[in-house]
Amino acid sequence: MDVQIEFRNVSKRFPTKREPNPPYAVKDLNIRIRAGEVVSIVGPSGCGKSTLLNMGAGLYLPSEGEVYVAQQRVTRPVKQISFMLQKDLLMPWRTIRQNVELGLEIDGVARERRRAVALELIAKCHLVGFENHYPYQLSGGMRQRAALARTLATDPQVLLLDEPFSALDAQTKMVLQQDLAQMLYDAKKTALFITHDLVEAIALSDRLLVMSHRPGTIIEEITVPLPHRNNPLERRKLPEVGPLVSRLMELLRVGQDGLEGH
Ligand SMILES: Nc1ncnc2c1ncn2[C@@H]1O[C@H](COP(=O)(O)OP(=O)(O)OP(=O)(O)O)[C@@H](O)[C@H]1O
Repeated sequence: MDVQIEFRNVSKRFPTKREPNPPYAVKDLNIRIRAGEVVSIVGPSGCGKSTLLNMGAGLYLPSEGEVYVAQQRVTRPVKQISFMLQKDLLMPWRTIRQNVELGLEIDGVARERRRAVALELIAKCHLVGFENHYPYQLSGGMRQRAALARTLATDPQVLLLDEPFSALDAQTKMVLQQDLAQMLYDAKKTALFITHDLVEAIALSDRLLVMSHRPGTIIEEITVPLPHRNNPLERRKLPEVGPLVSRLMELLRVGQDGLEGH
């Protein structure tokens, strides 16, 4: 098995001067994600999903255990991993093309090449005609498309996606999911995806990891036994989706613990 992302016995807590031994935010995470796999993490609010992803990106160091990407231990942000967040973080003073080129510019890629890569991704992300617009001139969905193009521009092996579509309306979200799923599939990227939207998790993923309340740990792993990973619009329509949502709701105790933690 070609493991691309691995968490080995990872725990994390956030000590402060006043509280040097606080409770763990996440505990005993053991995760193995194969090259080309898309895995979603679902769990109650505050269970440590973002903490997990930040450790994958090398932005947080585990308190215990190790994270590996492509068999290399992750101790700081590295080039083969790209991160995409709910906020698009586009630079307002740069055009869409210049925003997409940012990572390549930092890597010292020549101007012509940068431009060619950016324009190809802008086309794939359906933003042709908006290359020279500024972020404020675009809708929320278009801005997230631009953020996706920027995330893909450096051709990372691994994408870490922290609720990238949660601020979008339901229909825009479905269209962007479709584009993302096709791009991940065509380019055989490995992705770890955080979402609160259970249908989104099922529609996009090969596998689901369910986390518990704090300290967050993986309580269940579910392989999504459905076709159309590259076509979430079709997958959503399958009759098996409903029972999978019910199973996740049960595991997450949605509606059983009052509103706390949801
Ligand atoms: N930099 C930090 N310093 C201190 N505590 C932190 C830090 N980052 C996260 N935490 C704590 O870790 C716990 C998990 O937070 P995290 O944001 O990872 O959860 P989450 O599952 O992503 O939440 P949500 O679903 O609401 O976005 C929380 O109790 C949070 O306060």
